[in-house]
Amino acid sequence: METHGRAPTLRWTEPIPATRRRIIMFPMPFQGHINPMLQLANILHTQGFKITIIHTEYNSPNQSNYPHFTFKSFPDRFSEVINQLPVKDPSFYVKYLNSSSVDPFRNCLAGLLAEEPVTCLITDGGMYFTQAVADELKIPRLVLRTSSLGCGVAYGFLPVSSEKGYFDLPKDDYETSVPEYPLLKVKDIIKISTNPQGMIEFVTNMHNQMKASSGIIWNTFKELEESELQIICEDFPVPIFTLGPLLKYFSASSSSLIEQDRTVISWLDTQAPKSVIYVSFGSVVRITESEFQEMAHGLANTGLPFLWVVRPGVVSGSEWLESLPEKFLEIVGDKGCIVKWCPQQEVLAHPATGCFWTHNGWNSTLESICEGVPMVCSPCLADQPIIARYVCDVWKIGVLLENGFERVEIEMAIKRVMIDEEGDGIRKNIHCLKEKVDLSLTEGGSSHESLKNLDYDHLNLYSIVYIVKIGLIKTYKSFFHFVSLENGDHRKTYHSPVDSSDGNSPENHFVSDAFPGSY
Ligand SMILES: O=c1ccn([C@@H]2O[C@H](COP(=O)(O)OP(=O)(O)O[C@H]3O[C@H](CO)[C@@H](O)[C@H](O)[C@H]3O)[C@@H](O)[C@H]2O)c(=O)[nH]1
Repeated sequence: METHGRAPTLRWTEPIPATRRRIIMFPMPFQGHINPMLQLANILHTQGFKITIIHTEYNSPNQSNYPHFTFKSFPDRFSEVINQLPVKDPSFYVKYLNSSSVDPFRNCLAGLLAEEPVTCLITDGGMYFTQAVADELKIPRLVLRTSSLGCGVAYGFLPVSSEKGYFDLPKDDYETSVPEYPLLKVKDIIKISTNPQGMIEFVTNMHNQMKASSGIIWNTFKELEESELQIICEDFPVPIFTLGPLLKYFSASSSSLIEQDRTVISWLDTQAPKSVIYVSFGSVVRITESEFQEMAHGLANTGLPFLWVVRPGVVSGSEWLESLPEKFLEIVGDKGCIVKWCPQQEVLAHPATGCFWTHNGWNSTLESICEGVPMVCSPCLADQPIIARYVCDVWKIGVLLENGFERVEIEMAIKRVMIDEEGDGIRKNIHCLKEKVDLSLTEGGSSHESLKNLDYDHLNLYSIVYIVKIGLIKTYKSFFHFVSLENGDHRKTYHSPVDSSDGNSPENHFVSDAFPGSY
């Protein structure tokens, strides 16, 4: 089991019971969702729980890296369907997954429940169909939400955005701020999906079933999204746990679905400190041939060394590098290193890495924050335009490419971060956040405490009352919390906000107060 950097300790003050029950976990079958689910699985395993991962055959996890888990797959036709789906409509494939997986998942879960007692089911927020199955089979479901709290809040405004016609506004209005959520511009909302109604339907289903769950785990930390946490706690009346960044406990490398090219580390070893632009757009995004060519020109024109992950299939209609501008590789020579996939966390942690040009998937964003690497942002779809606004306008740890992919703008944005004085302020802000991450994961820190509360208040409780029906479990939990509050047991009471008024903190978007409902 691979850990990354200075992994925080996972030893509680209380002894771990020798035999704990099984937890069944079910990720959404995409890299950005599998990574945090397996990181959480490793954390729970370290606490003595037995882990079974249910998964689709499509994007099946690499089991050899997890000999301590049990894996159970069910058949699906997703690999046949995925390439026929609209590229910029994430709702399309999640809708398909949520309808086609119901029966095989139920059969698989029922079989496992017949074998031995199980503490709870933990499934990805996007796999909303699992709540009904969990209710039917009378097992508590916890949700893992793999995006930011800010995304959770902003997605709540999508129905209003549709009613007010923001998705249909002409280009002239793209720069206008959305009145209900001024951080976002109209063009950000439009970028979320090419099929707004499909996206709204997906988000509504996902949020309703999260509200019906027994609790929600977010891969974030309280100090990063204080005011968003407050809103989420008000909107989702179930226990909320902010345990992240999960990647600080266990690296994403063990769950990589694509082989990571490790030669990049020796290439980075030959580069000067903080001199390299690292470029990667994650596992899902696709770009056009002309966008790819603008990227290439923009990178070359900076004159700076770059490490570029070009995932096969990222350029629509190309196998790999065929669409590069003529003689590009000869022109950039040793200054450029292009690979298909790499050990991203290690790259970000490498002293030679100076900035990360990213699509702002939530894992990539957290990984960049954890290593203190400033970002150049090119969000493409779903939560990415929302995350990018937080990165650039709230936390002020990056620069946004406002107008897509255009070589001059690309070159200028990279130079703002890497060379200009502006970059110093951005680096200072991200170092401040990096320190907050480390604090939140140490004994007494917010994420560390939240994990303890999840373990003792919830997972243990589920174990005790496994045979009792769901309704009774929920009553029991409320009673326990009532008792703990009455008794002044601070481990079980609500968190007070951490003082972040050190003068150096990046601005927060909302006015923050306390966090009723967060653990
Ligand atoms: O060469 C590479 C490039 C990436 N990664 C890893 O792949 C993951 C990528 O995750 P993420 O940055 O979240 O991007 P996506 O793969 O695009 O993730 C999907 O899932 C995320 C979590 O819900 C969302 O935030 C994104 O918008 C959605 O596209 C990260 O852990 C990276 O470390 C590698 O290991 N090697």
